[in-house]
Amino acid sequence: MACAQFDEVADLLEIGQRERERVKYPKRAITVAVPVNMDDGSTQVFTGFRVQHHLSLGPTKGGMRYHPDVALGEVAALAMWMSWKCALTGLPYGGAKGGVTCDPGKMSIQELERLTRRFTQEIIGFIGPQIDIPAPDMGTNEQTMAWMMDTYSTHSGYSVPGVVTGKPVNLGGSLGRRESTGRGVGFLVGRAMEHIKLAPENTTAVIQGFGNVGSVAAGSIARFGTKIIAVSDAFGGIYNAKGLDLNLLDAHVTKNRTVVGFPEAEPITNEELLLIPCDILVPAALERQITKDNAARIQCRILAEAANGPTTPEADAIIAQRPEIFVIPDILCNAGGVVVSYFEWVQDLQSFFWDEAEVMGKLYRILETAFKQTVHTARDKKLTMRTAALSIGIKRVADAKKQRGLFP
Ligand SMILES: NC(=O)C1=CN([C@@H]2O[C@H](COP(=O)(O)OP(=O)(O)OC[C@H]3O[C@@H](n4cnc5c(N)ncnc54)[C@H](OP(=O)(O)O)[C@@H]3O)[C@@H](O)[C@H]2O)C=CC1
Ligand SMILES: O=C(O)CCC(=O)C(=O)O
Repeated sequence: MACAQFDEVADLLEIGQRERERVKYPKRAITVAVPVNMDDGSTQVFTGFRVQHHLSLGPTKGGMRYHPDVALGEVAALAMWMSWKCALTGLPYGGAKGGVTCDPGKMSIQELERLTRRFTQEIIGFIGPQIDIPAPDMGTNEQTMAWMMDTYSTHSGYSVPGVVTGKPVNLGGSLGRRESTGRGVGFLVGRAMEHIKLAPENTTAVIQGFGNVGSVAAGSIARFGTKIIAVSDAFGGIYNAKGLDLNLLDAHVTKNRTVVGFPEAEPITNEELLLIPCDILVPAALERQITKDNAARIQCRILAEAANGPTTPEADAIIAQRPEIFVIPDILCNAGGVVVSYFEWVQDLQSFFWDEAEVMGKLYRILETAFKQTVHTARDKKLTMRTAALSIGIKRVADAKKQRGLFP
């Protein structure tokens, strides 16, 4: 998917063969074996990955994913998308992504700590505040980042908070980072509603995935007066046409670790959820959820791609023929997370910390600029929102390669 998107935009921008070849291949791809002593006394060897897409604009940046489907190809695609996302928002980074093939839901906290520390140890020479800076993604969180930072710092002999972002505020994390991706989604949904002149009163939203991003996005979108009528997680979904009470739902999820079983809502599958008529559809879980099989049947006015890569290129072609749907493409829609990660890294390097209002104000200014640039590019060049966003990001990276020249 990532390569198909790149080729389309490279043709459009008439990127020369030299830059095209250099941008297409990840600079570094590391695969490591991660042996872990399990609680039952056995030893299990997990596979870990880190892919750094390009180094032309600064260190590389991107999340670490713990999920059973993590594989080298997936991580490489996610790293490439990180590059375009960072370039679209003007951050001084190349893209990276990493992860471990595992099921964190089936592991104890002690097993997860041993896994994280050993994984960090295995990639320790390839990360660092000036090299590559991991952050949370699916299946990882502030605690994971704290263990990574501690393992790296122990190795260095002093505290190195800038080696990861998305860590606890007490350890040098940034205020607002935990909420930043979901709040960014909310901010951009608000801008999209203004853009297509959709009055927020009486609007409805459906959200697939109720983890860090999905749950915060739900709260942010609800602030416009939008009713959240359906949400889901890996166990299934729930639906109530009158709207879900998010406070009660949060309490239910804290207690049960799933949205399933929430009273006053009917159960639905993840597949059915995507087809519910609504104003705002927010995929906030895995890639490839909107495909050629369901793209013609989704019924929304705004498709806000909080997840990375939720729409396949075949589905994209179908949605491009449906002008009633305004797409906020993933590299724009979920960029709030990496933007505040950038702020966290800057604060760590300076040992000078900002209040939350300063963080959020700066975040919304960057998202506003990226939104406007994407909308104007789409309008002026008659492109879809995705192609417009990708073309801005890809051009910045290709220009950087060209300006720096090629080492003989
Ligand atoms: N965290 C961040 O800052 C950023 C995240 N993203 C992207 O946002 C998406 C979500 O990440 P994040 O919220 O951090 O991850 P989390 O692990 O916090 O949450 C993931 C959510 O997706 C659900 N899920 C997993 N598998 C499925 C499935 N097959 N069908 C439906 N739901 C499923 C999970 O359910 P369960 O809990 O039951 O497993 C959980 O509710 C990912 O695509 C990620 O790459 C993008 C930018 C930044
Ligand atoms: O915060 C970061 O560095 C990266 C977040 C991320 O993984 C993403 O935007 O997909």
